[in-house]
Amino acid sequence: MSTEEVDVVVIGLGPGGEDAAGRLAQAGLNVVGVESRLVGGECPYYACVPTKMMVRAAGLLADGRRIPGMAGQADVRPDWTPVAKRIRDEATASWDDTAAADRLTGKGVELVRGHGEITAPGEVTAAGRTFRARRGILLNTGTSPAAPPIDGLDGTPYWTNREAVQAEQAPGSLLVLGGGVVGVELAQVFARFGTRVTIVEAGDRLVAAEEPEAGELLAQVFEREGITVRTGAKATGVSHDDGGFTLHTADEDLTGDRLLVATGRRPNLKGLGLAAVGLDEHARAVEVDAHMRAADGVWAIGDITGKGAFTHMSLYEASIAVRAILDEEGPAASYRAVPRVTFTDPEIGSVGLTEAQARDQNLPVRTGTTRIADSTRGWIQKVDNDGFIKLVEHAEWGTLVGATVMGPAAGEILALLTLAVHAEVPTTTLRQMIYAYPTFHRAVTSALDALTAVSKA
Ligand SMILES: Cc1cc2nc3c(=O)[nH]c(=O)nc-3n(C[C@H](O)[C@H](O)[C@H](O)COP(=O)(O)OP(=O)(O)OC[C@H]3O[C@@H](n4cnc5c(N)ncnc54)[C@H](O)[C@@H]3O)c2cc1C
Ligand SMILES: NC(=O)c1ccc[n+]([C@@H]2O[C@H](COP(=O)([O-])OP(=O)(O)OC[C@H]3O[C@@H](n4cnc5c(N)ncnc54)[C@H](O)[C@@H]3O)[C@@H](O)[C@H]2O)c1
Repeated sequence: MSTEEVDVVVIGLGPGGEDAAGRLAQAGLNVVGVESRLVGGECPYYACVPTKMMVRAAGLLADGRRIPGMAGQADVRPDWTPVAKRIRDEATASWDDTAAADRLTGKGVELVRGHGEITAPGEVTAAGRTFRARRGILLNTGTSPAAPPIDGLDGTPYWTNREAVQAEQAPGSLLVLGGGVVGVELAQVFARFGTRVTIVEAGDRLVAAEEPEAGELLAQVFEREGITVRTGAKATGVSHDDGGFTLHTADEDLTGDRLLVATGRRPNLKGLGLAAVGLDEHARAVEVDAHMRAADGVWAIGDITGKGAFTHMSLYEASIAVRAILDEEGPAASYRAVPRVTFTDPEIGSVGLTEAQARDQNLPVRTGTTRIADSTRGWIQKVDNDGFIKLVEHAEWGTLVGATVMGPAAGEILALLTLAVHAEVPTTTLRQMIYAYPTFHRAVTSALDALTAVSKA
């Protein structure tokens, strides 16, 4: 088999890999992009985009149900058909990536469909062809849903996010295993479409990566919406028959027509040939330096770097890797101000460190919290005004190292706090700023007022 000489081989075309391959080709390099499934990765076909279409539809139903007592009467009758159709037609073209593939090849990238494997330093084999990458190899292989080793689970037709977004109907009842981001977003969506939903979370709260206040409030909102939340509940077994699923826990048996397993992800490193470049395919993540370099002539970006499994991180790291591969100067990666938004209602937006993370780092921490309902806009909002803003300040530097906003439009309000953490804006400057009245973001002023001296942990 002859070896084909190219400049760069990108293995895995998630959001970052697709973007990087296109940019490198447009910079004049000879680029091969290897993709085993769909160009664009998880986000456009099974994750961010279709799930946010679901969230949008579910939000409309919730708004309709908020009309009585506020604006008249509404007869809200959910129908999943337009949601399924929108995901099929507008988001995913029936899970066909022709448009994305054409866009990529239009930029000059050669698309090779198949599983890519590093077969020697600087060498990638895919679809029976071998490429020698003169400049290097860029890895963007992402993650796959990970199912826990629970008795009886294997071999049952359980859902992961991939099946959930392809649902043609909202099920009558749904068990959700895992109360992380995937679990809570999808639980609320289906509940609002009339599905009886039970969440089973092994940890002691929902969305454990967030401030504890967020998980506690979300559980309250969910219970109010009729979602059953079981925390500290470990599944000991699963059974499945024509009637659906039964999830056995130490305390009870829970039933559902469908079971969504949302217990985290595993990086797609197996069979990638990492050993050929001195890396470990069994690792939780590919270690990278501040310019995304994982080994000599190998760069890695996206979920597999373990720096935050979000599309914006994949794209951020792609831009750094592109510069490095092109030998251009540029800032090193910084993870101080990574924003994240959980698209529940209320939304949970956060940036930087939680209070616990800041204390674990032994930082001198001050926190300030305010309730959205106590702000003028929150009071005007009346229904659907659950939420809070929590600021985490480095008491000596006088800058924010983290912040959480939970409430209506939290992901948008977060932008202001992301800027503050990113640019290390002194809290004195934030206090001097003028905040439009009566906005939700004006509640930041009350959180700033509430920053109180707390000694080192
Ligand atoms: C349900 C859900 C909702 C989400 N919602 C959001 C959201 O709202 N906002 C957000 O920022 N993030 C969200 N995420 C996370 C987001 O989807 C990922 O962070 C994002 O897709 C970036 O991943 P990535 O770049 O690492 O690659 P991925 O998107 O995982 O793509 C990797 C690609 O590599 C391919 N591949 C793997 N191995 C090989 C190989 N050996 N050879 C060839 N190809 C290979 C795969 O087929 C895949 O196409 C969500 C995730 C889930 C599961
Ligand atoms: N809006 C967004 O940006 C968005 C949305 C969805 C996913 N994502 C990304 O995808 C990643 C993966 O999301 P996820 O929800 O799959 O994982 P996760 O790690 O966020 O949550 C998994 C949850 O499952 C629980 N769990 C694990 N094993 C269990 C068991 N046996 N029984 C019961 N509970 C169990 C864990 O305690 C945890 O709370 C997220 O961390 C995030 O980076 C982002």
